[in-house]
Amino acid sequence: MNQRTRIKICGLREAADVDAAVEAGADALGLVFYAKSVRALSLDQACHLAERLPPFVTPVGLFVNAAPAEVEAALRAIPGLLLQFHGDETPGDCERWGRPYLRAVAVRPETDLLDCARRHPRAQALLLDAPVEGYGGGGKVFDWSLLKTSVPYPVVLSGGLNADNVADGIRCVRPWAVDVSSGVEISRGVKSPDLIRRFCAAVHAADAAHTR
Ligand SMILES: O=C(O)c1ccccc1NCC(=O)[C@H](O)[C@H](O)COP(=O)(O)O
Repeated sequence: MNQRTRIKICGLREAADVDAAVEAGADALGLVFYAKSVRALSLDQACHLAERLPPFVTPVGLFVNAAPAEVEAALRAIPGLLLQFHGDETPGDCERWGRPYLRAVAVRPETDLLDCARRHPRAQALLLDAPVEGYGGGGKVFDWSLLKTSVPYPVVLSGGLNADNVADGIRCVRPWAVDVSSGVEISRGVKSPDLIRRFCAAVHAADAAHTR
């Protein structure tokens, strides 16, 4: 089946970057609710960015060991928010909201993806990321050849992607979606509309080139 690769751009902070991502064909935009991140947003800032999204572009709220009240406030304030858990949350922490969510997994040689999938039966997807110092957004690629297990629902390929390597990632992993943050930044935490456009164009070109 020919299947286009969905695109998530993570860690947006500026309206111009949101608009560029939407125009370039992004399917989902990540809003970071983790105060220690250079990409962190207040709820107010996140609401203003989410209000710019047209139908069928999904706002994704990224949390790292957040207090339940913080998740609840974001769910109340941003209609259609998809949750992404990127910390040490248990399956119970992720599922208590009764809402679709993405579970980030740092892929190491010993990572058992099937076990992760079994522990998160209600996750929409596993978001496969590189192990980094801290929790994510580190711009590091993990060893894609570790992905020998197929999981019973979609995966999002993440970690160190950019316009130059995303086609290889799509060919090797055949993910449902790709996710990028550092690879569309001109300096840490500062997105570039031009790099966002280049990344999306590279995904579209990879899809056009591959029989999937
Ligand atoms: O973006 C952050 O600063 C961040 C902080 C803490 C946990 C996760 C974070 N980002 C998660 C993402 O979804 C990133 O897009 C993903 O880790 C890939 O990042 P990158 O390797 O920089 O493309």
